[in-house]
Amino acid sequence: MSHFRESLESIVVSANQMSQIEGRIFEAGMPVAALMEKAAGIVATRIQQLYPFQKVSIGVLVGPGHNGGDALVVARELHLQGYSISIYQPFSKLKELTLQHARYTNSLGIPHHQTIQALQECELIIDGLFGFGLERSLTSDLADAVNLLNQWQKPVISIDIPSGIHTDTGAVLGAAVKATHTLCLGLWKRAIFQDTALEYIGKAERLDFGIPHSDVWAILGQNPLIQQITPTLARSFLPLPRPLVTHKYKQGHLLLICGSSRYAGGAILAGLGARGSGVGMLSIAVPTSLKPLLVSHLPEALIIDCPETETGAIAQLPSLSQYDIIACGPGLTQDAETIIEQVLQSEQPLVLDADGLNILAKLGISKISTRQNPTILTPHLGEFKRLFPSIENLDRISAVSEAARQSGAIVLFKGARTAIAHPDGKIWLIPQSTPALARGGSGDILTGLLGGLLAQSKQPVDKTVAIAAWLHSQAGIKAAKDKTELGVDGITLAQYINLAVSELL
Ligand SMILES: NC(=O)C1=CN([C@@H]2O[C@H](COP(=O)(O)OP(=O)(O)OC[C@H]3O[C@@H](n4cnc5c(N)ncnc54)[C@H](O)[C@@H]3O)[C@@H](O)[C@H]2O)[C@H](O)CC1
Ligand SMILES: [K+]
Repeated sequence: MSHFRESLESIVVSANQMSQIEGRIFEAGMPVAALMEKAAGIVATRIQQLYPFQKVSIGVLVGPGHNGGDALVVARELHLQGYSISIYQPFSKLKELTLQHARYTNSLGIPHHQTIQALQECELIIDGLFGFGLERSLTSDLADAVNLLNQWQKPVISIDIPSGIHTDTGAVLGAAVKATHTLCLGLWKRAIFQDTALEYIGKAERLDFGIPHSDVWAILGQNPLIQQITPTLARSFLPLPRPLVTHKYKQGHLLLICGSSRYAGGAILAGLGARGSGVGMLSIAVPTSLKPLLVSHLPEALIIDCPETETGAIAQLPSLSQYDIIACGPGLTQDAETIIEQVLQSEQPLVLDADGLNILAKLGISKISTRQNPTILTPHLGEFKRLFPSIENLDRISAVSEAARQSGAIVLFKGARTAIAHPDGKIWLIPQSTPALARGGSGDILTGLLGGLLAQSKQPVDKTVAIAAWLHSQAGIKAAKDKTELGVDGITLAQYINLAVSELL
């Protein structure tokens, strides 16, 4: 049972999939009104937990569809519990079930208003204008009302999704309600994981209202394409516990290729990220002049001094055959082109980041298509655009999926909500992060951490990439909690990786 509960928690659906799942439930005989009553009843209960004082006056926004119907059920229940309710209902044409609920809330004496101004004195707003049925931009009148509401800066609880946000792309269609809480019904929707929607969603919670698992699997298949990383999944993807009898080379040997005389710090930070992964053996190839610095920061690592160019970049690499994984890029500068050509020939799984990606963009992404082992690319938005200039006008989840399909690489697209795509279509989403990580050096930590986990892992590569991104975010969140959002420099972040692991176990 708990396995099932967990498995629904990781599921992320599109509007179309949600409506197909719902369609199966209705077809099997569940009355639409009964399902609405159930879902909205759970919303009403949750709102009472969040705002237990019946003195609160509540404004309820009611749209034309079943999201509006949910809102009316919530309005009715809270009214019956003694809360003071005012309804904003800008549409005169409502879906039949919603209309019936509106007739009843009217008969109870709850005021229904056609202007948002009537809700100005309310202390809490419940938003049921649109759910997953939003299909076009808000008309200008409604957009004006929503913008005015946002200016009031009141606490707002959105039912299912903030109205005005596209359920799949997370785009704002004209205007959108800025919620402090979003109570997502039944299954997580894609928009919850889209950067564009984040400032509208507030704190997101999923309310389970008893969707039969068989209906979910019938629509999504047993191995759903899009999943978020939950703590349970994270735990199962970690290279733990270690076997009782083992030795350092059995716990993976990572080669980091990084640094230049211009960017020495990138090599140190990538090394610290790898340290946080617990990798058995760490070798770091750097330009020869950097060796003493690296030895002093990372005494446990084997530092390989490479000949350097006149500009202080790595000019030539040693043989690559003895390593389990190669991670390459932080601090290289664009002068390290010849070594990127060389690592692309390597037989091992390869992580490319930072200047590794910029050089690959110059060489052409097709260079990786002949590689026999997985290539993992870890771009932020700027690097992504350079690597995949033809991918335009797509939301981030669709964009990363397309990038993986085009390139044949596993692509980790960094952002406020990092998304990881496998060329076979699988997508992993990282549900939380912190703006504290928007800081030079945090990407270098991720590269080292990722390389170190890959070197040890027996899991499929995409799962290890996902757990690395998840641990990186969690470490950032924990560090920011202790040190504030201004206190998460790379060295601090690396020290929190282990805390993120230990809290998981
Ligand atoms: N998930 C479930 O199993 C349940 C979901 N419930 C709730 O139902 C909504 C989805 O309801 P639906 O009626 O399909 O869609 P909406 O309420 O989002 O509204 C669609 C409605 O609005 C019209 N419309 C669309 N865009 C616009 C626009 N820009 N301007 C004006 N009108 C627009 C469209 O034509 C439709 O008439 C889901 O989110 C849940 O809240 C159930 O109550 C319980 C089970
Ligand atoms: K809504």
